[in-house]
Amino acid sequence: MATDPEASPQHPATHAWGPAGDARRAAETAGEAGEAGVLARILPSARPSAAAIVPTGDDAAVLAAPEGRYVVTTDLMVEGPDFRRAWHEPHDLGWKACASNLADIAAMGARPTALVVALALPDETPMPWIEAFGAGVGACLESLAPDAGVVGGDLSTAGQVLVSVTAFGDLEGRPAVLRSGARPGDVVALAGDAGRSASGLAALFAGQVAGCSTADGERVGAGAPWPRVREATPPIGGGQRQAEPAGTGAAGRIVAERFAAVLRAQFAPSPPIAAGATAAVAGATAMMDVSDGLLLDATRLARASGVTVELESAALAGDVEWLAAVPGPDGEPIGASAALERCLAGGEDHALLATFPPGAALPPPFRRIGAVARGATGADAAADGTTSPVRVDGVPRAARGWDPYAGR
Ligand SMILES: Nc1ncnc2c1ncn2[C@@H]1O[C@H](COP(=O)(O)OP(=O)(O)OP(=O)(O)O)[C@@H](O)[C@H]1O
Ligand SMILES: Cc1ncc(C[n+]2csc(CCOP(=O)(O)O)c2C)c(N)n1
Ligand SMILES: [Mg+2]
Repeated sequence: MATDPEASPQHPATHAWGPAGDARRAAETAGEAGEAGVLARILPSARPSAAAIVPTGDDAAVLAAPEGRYVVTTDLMVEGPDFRRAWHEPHDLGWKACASNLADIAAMGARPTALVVALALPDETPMPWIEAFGAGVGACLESLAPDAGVVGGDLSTAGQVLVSVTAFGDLEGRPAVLRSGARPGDVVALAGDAGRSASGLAALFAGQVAGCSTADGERVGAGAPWPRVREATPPIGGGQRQAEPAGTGAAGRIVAERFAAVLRAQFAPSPPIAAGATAAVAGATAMMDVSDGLLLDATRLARASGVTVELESAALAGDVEWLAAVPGPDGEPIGASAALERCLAGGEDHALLATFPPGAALPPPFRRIGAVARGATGADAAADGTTSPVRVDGVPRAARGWDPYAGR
C-alpha cells in the first residue's frame, strides 16, 4: 500500500544526528534496525512530491508528466572518491546529493519534480546518521526546489557508503536547452559560483579544517571511523568543523567568513536551480551545469555546439577577487592567480553555464563571462597542434577539470 504523504510529519527544519533524545535509539545502527526499521525512520521525513500520483511505498511511484515528456538524470556518489564520511556530515551529504541532481535538471531548462534516492550503507551505520542524511535531502529540496519531493529509493549494504540519486523534471512545455545549441555571436553567461567548492576541498586535503584533518590528506575511504556523534545539528556546510583561527580584526573576519563559505560550497552547494527554467524562458541557446570545472565543461559545450567559447578573465574579476582572500595551507591568502585557476578548473559548484543570443537581456543571476565564436577551422590550431575549443583572453586552454578515473 502506498504511504500517505499527508499523514507523514514532513521535512523537519532541523534534525539532530547526535545523542539528542533517546540514547538507545541514537545508538542503534542500520544492522540492528533492519531494512524495515531504517525505512520506518527515514520515510516520515521524506518530502512529498506534488507530481506523485502514487508516492513512495509501492513497487514504483507514478509521476504526472503533464506534457508527455519528462527530464531524467542520475548521479552516483561513492565514499572515497566523491566524499569522506570523516569530512562530509550526513546532513550535508544528503543536501549535496540532491543539489547536484537538481542542477542537472535545471541545466536542461526544466523544473525539478521528483527524486529517487538509493543508499548502500555499512551495517554499523548509526541510525541518526541515516536520519540526518534524509533530512539533508529534504532541506535541500525545500530550499532549492520546493515543488519537488522524494518518490522512492532503495537500500542495500556495502563496506562503504554509496549514494545514488535520480531526479526528474518538467519542461513546462518549453524545448529542452541542450549543450549543442550555442551559436557564434552568442553571449556566454554563468549563474552561480566558480572555484568555491574546489577551494573548500583543497583546504580539506591540506588538513586546514579542524575536525576534518587527515594528517597529510591521505585517502580515507572504506573503513573510515564514523565521525564523533555530535550534540546538535551542525549548520549546513561546515558545522562545528571550522577554520583554524584566522587572526583578529576585520581582515581576519573576512578570511574566516570566506573560509567558511568555501567549505559550505564543498559540503552543501546551493546552485541557482530556479535560474535553469528562467534561462530557458529568456531564450538560452545552450546550457549545462559546471560539475567538473569551467574549462572542462565549457569544452564539452563548445564541442557539442561546434563552436569556440571565448572566456574573459576580466569578467571573472569579482569571483577571483573574492576567492583570492581565501587562506591556503600556509595561512596566507591564495592570491589572484591561484584564484583564477580555481575559477577555471574547480568543480562541484554546479553553477549554470549558458549561452544567450546576442543582445538578449541576461536574466539574474546570470552574468556575462565571455562570448561564442566560430569553431576551429584548422587555421586556428596552435603551433603545437592543440585545438582547444575554449580560450581564455584569446589563449587556447586545455580542458582542465575533474576526472573520476584520474582522481583530479
Ligand atoms: N553508465 C552510463 N550509461 C549511459 N549513459 C551514461 C552513463 N554514465 C554517464 N552517462 C551519460 O553520459 C553523459 C555525461 O555524463 P556526466 O556524468 O559526465 O555528466 P552529467 O550527467 O552532466 O553529470 P554531472 O553534472 O553530475 O557531472 C550524460 O548524458 C550521462 O547521462
Ligand atoms: C573525498 C573527495 N575527493 C574528491 C572530490 C572531488 N570531486 C568528486 S566528484 C567531483 C565532480 C563531480 O562529479 P560527477 O561529474 O560525477 O558528478 C569532484 C570535483 C570530493 N568531492 N571529495
Ligand atoms: Mg551536468
